[in-house]
Amino acid sequence: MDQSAVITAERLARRFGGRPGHEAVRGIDLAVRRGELFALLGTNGAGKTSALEVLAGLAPPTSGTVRVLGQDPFRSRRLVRSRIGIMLQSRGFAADLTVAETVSTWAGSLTRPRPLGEALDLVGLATRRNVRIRQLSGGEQQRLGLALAILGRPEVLFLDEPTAGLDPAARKQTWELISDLLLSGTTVLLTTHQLIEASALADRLAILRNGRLVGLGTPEQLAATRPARITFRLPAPVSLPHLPQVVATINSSGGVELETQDLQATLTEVLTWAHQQDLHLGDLTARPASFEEAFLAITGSSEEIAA
Ligand SMILES: Nc1ncnc2c1ncn2[C@@H]1O[C@H](COP(=O)(O)OP(=O)(O)OP(=O)(O)O)[C@@H](O)[C@H]1O
Repeated sequence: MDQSAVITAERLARRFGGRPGHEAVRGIDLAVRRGELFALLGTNGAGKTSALEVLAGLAPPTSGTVRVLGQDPFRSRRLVRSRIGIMLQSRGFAADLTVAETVSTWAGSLTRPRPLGEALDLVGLATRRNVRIRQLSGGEQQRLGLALAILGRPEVLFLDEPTAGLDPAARKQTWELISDLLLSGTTVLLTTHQLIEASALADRLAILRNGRLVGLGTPEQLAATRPARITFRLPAPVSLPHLPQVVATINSSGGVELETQDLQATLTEVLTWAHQQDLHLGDLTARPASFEEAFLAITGSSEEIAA
């Protein structure tokens, strides 16, 4: 186990409904470092929420080991509770309380809560403090959930789909808040199925599919698992040079697409060849694979990797 990690999971599994039941999380290993934003990414039903609930200590694993700040977060909940913040998708607020009453009630259970006004300001709910929960929009309830999660100034924050259902302005505000929390040293583990959110915010990501970890790394590392592409149009029906390790496709109108793991080397070879042949390559483009391409390839493939 990585001793420097703030959150660790070893062979974490979670089954619903006894045996055989449904195995929502099937043995994942991960280690989240202090101060990083680690995202669990995956399509609907991949097991993100099921894993987050166990990592946050809200449910025990069926098998495997979880540690948060060195403790078992389920069995030793008392020891970690004051140091973590949790925001879930299902909120369960009391409909008749106001926003301020809800925050104050929660603050009463914390040792060092933020002032009410500060917490509401941070999530953009300052003008809604006297509104009853049942009159809040879904996005506002979402933000109230975030206010409660950060109320106790947690060292470790667990966020389940923190921007789901938010309008673009509220989403941007949430991203900025999360970035500020990271700057102040908070460790954040969040789930999302939004690729842009994951690649923009996360230091590292774990991609889940059918309860298994199928990708782990920085957005750049994951993108680099897919080939880069060079495209151009041939001005005349000439043969391409021999390009080792490159997959070349040529269509009937002279359009060429090259897939390569070494963009610089292949591009150099192509340009040198074109120069020697005195060819002008039309519409030349060269680009590395995007994170989105990698995600689609990883979640669509049957290969699974170890952490
Ligand atoms: N309480 C439960 N009882 C039985 N099955 C469950 C329960 N909760 C989740 N599941 C199943 O476990 C699987 C993983 O669900 P989970 O909510 O963890 O996925 P997710 O990746 O968070 O999906 P989403 O993006 O849709 O929220 C799904 O097949 C789901 O139907």
